[in-house]
Amino acid sequence: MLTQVPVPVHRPNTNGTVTPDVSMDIDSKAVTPTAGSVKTSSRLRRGDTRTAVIVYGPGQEKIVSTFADVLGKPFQLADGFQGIATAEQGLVLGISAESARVSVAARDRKAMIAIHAHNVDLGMPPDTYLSAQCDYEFLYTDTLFFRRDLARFISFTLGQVNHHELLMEKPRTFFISTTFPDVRAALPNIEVLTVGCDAVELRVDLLREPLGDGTFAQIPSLSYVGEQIMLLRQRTELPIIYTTRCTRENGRFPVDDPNLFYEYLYRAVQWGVEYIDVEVWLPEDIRRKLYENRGNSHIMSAFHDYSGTFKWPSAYAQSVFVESCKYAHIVKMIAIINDHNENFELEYFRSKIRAEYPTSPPFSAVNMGETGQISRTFNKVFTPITHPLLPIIAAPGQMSAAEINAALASLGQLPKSSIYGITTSPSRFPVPHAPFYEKCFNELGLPHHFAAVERQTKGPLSIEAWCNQRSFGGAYLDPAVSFASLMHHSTFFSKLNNGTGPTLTEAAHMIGMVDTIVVQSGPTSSPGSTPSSMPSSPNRRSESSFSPTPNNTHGFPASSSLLFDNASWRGILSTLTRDLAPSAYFGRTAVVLASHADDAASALYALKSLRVGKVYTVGFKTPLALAHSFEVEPFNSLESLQRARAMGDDAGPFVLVSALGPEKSSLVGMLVRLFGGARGSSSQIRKIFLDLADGPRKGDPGTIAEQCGFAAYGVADTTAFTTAETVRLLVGQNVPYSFVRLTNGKGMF
Ligand SMILES: O=C1C[C@@](O)(C(=O)O)C[C@@H](O)[C@@H]1O
Repeated sequence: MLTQVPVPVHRPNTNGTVTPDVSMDIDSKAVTPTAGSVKTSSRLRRGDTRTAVIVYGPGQEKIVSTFADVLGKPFQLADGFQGIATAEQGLVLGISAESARVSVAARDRKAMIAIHAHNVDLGMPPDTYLSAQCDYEFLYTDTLFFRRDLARFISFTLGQVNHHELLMEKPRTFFISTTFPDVRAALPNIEVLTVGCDAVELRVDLLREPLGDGTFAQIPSLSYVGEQIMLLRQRTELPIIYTTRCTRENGRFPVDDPNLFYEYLYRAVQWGVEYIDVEVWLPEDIRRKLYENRGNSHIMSAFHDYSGTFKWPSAYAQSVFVESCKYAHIVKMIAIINDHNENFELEYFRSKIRAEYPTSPPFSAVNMGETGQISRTFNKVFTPITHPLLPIIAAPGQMSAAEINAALASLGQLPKSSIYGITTSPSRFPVPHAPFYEKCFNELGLPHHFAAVERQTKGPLSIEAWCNQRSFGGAYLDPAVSFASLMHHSTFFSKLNNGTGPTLTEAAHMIGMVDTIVVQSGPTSSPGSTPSSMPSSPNRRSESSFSPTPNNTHGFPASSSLLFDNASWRGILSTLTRDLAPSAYFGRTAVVLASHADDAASALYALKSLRVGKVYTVGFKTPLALAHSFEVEPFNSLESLQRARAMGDDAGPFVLVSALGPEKSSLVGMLVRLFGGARGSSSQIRKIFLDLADGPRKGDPGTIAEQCGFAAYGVADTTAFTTAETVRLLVGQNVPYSFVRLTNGKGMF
């Protein structure tokens, strides 16, 4: 009998080479969370530190400079792979495809990582020898979206970001199985299609490549698939699941050709696809080889049984599970059942394997067909979903996110909650938030209510009155409120958690400002875990209907607790890393401007998570909790400014963040000019400017920054990312950044 699950050992990481995996996340290094606080983590890593060598096509040298820009490094063109050593680590190197062909096979794989960049507009397929020889392949077109796609590709393939860890901490995750024959059909609606999704599955086997004579290829060519992946990735920030479902399991890939699976699946690793679906029937050597050469992709083992004879309470089911665990980060098992009771058998199986194999990979299992639908509401890990806008469902019985949530609500698993936007004055919002939240709840089939309410700015804050209700489901605070003011004279907050008070995330603790109040059911999470963001649970049943005014007669249940968090720093972090790899900031210098430490703290925490080395401050005193995160130097004289300005690119300011109000825009513009025109700077490295000012102003520092060679971002970007994060914290659902931008009427990007 098989009982011992071999837990995946983390074997060589990036296409055969073990590289140092230094964590960039100094949250984990420096601070001991206070009692009652939970750790926050950006999950950023320094990743692969080998020299990035970009192989470019004829006339395509420019792509090398774009790679360099994204990595925040200078670049050079080289004649070939020979002679490249680790000394070049500070550079991005470019080699023409023609020269690369001669030397790529003999390169020193420990010293460099070879990326084949191919402009799809020049024709497909790319040079097949280079595709096969290089570690990774980046397919691009000259579009608006390409830079963002490149940042995502390089951050992922170099191992600097890790979606998987964050996703597996969510109480529930969904992925949409797209069934389009051509992904282009999905793109106009991609924002709406992916609301509530944590990943998008591309059913490669369902793609239909036209052959020009009115017929379609039996299976799509790699070049067609590569282009489809590129198109999808340019338009969604969600991780992609790459699936080649076989003919025996309701797919179109030939079950009699396992090597074909290897060829297609390994190419997906080279394209930097986040999740690779590997069917468990494939010969073990193929599954092992894929697992060993997975780069930074995660393997999702897949098993489908369409026979109608599969039984969850069987030795066979257990042996499939055990076999699946061997080479997987997620195990997926899906079967056709005949009787409703088999859903409960699946739940028993789920709890049994959790108890017997506690260290096994996360388990995703559902039953197919109408009889199996309830199991799709029980499953919590990567539940496959559909959407009414898809041409066909990917499997019998598939449901949409809205249908699953509605079913959970009717089963009492998702009680109706009141969610508040607590502001100081409605005019702060250029765009009203209530319609946005209502739209989200509607799209997601959530039963919650949202209300924007005003709090007092003087005297007692009265925030606790909104929280102390039975139906309270969480709130965001705009502007954020300091933890000290929230607790001041608040008997309600101090009495929570048997008198220990609300739980603070590490971010909220260090920033000192709270902008999100999350309801947690049951006992408080222990430090070390991230906050559970499931807003509701069976023990938080709410009979009370939505109340636009605080209703203290049915107070906040003693069995629940509150978590104080800060979402703004993540909004800032996501903005800073939208077009840049996180490592671009590593050890660099920043300038932060604010009139008060409270306004600067979220930005400082984001810079800390990016491991910025030094921060020059203007207009505020660095909060004590953050002062040890980097070297701090206040600009307190003209001389100190001049000194910083005179530094070369490595030590001089790389990123400027202004949290000053719009009335100070001329001062901000002046500083931007000063550092944009820094003496001794090589024009190769593009600096970053982020303006957090909101509202009308005279002169736009962002425009000045762009004229001075910065890449400039504004508060609209940060707000959209922060809103997406807030929704995730409050209702546990993922809403894409592009959906937030679209719904707020600002155009998509
Ligand atoms: O593995 C799965 C699950 C699925 O078969 C379902 O039952 O929903 C749908 C497929 O697209 C996906 O690859």
